[in-house]
Amino acid sequence: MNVNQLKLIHFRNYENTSFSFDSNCIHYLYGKNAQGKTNLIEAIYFLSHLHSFRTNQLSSLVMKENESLIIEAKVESNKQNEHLKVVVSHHKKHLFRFLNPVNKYSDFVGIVNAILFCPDDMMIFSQSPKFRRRFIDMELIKLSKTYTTTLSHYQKILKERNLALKQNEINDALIDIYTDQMIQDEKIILNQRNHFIEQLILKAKQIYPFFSSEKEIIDAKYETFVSIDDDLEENLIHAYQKSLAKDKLYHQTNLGIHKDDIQFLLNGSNINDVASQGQKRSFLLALKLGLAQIIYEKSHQYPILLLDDVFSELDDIRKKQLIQKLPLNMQIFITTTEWMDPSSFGSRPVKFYKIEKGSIKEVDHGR
Ligand SMILES: Nc1ncnc2c1ncn2[C@@H]1O[C@H](COP(=O)(O)OP(=O)(O)OP(=O)(O)O)[C@@H](O)[C@H]1O
Repeated sequence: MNVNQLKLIHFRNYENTSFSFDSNCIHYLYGKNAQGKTNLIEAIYFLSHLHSFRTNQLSSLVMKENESLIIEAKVESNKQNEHLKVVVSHHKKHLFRFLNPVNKYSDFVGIVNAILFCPDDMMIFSQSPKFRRRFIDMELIKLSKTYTTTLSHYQKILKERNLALKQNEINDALIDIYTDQMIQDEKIILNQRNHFIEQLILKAKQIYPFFSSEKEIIDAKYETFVSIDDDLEENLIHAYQKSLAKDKLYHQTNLGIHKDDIQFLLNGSNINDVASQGQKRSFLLALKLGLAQIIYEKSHQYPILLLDDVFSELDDIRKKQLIQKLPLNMQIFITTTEWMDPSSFGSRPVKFYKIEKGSIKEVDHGR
């Protein structure tokens, strides 16, 4: 998958700028602080996810003193050309594919599949379980339509069950119906989430040694309230029967996949308790590259990889190891404040761009 052309109008500090990018090439975006490097990859991320990784405020993305923004892109996906356009105006997103309006977000999300690594991502290890669940959901939503519909159905039923539990006179028959529907959804969601984490950590385990000189063992476990085995349905029924009295007492659903978590382990201990910043960064990079591999196996094409400020805190050896580990047929954007010697990229296709005050200029390898 490749973004071959990108046009930004009134996006952050880009007034009206067009970019051309090469397929399966590393784009090395360098420049001083606060020039627009992250803004550029934020625009590509927005095309993929329809939200930013830095803000929930759509208005922050619109260039100051303007009312709307446009992100327009020509994309190549599985050898097909796509023309995508997002207009943000008055806090609303308007989507277009080949200039025809797209009404459902789910018909747009995932046409561009981009994976991001940014320093704030490391908070995934220390933040509340909600953020780790969001990480799985975001990826599975792009990978599986069944997952998307099942998850939103589950969320709707959970709300209704909680509402029913809040009534003065609780209708037991209604609670039973909701519980049964939740169990059917949870069977699908739990199997998909658990399988995803198992696959992801398997890939990450193969990649992690490239970033680590020590013999460390990484692992990840999906944590839920039942065991995920051949008797999953029975296990769920039993768990909800046991918790019914408590649910009625507290007027809410105390069990469910809305409370699950992922545990990340380094040498058998929770990563937060033992890992250095460098180890966390390496773990996360291994997860992100593992994710790219899973997407490749499922969709037969690599996603676009956005590496924001990935090189800080990595020594020269690790930087080179990272470059070697990047899949060859993948379009990659790297932002950094440092110039890097072109020889570090070996024979890989790489283009260098200098970003300055919202403008982008291709520079030759000799600067
Ligand atoms: N809505 C906006 N309108 C105009 N300018 C904006 C807007 N939002 C951010 N900016 C400007 O964008 C610049 C920051 O760009 P960006 O976050 O891409 O920096 P960067 O080049 O990645 O820097 P660093 O290396 O420090 O991460 C700042 O100058 C900021 O004032």
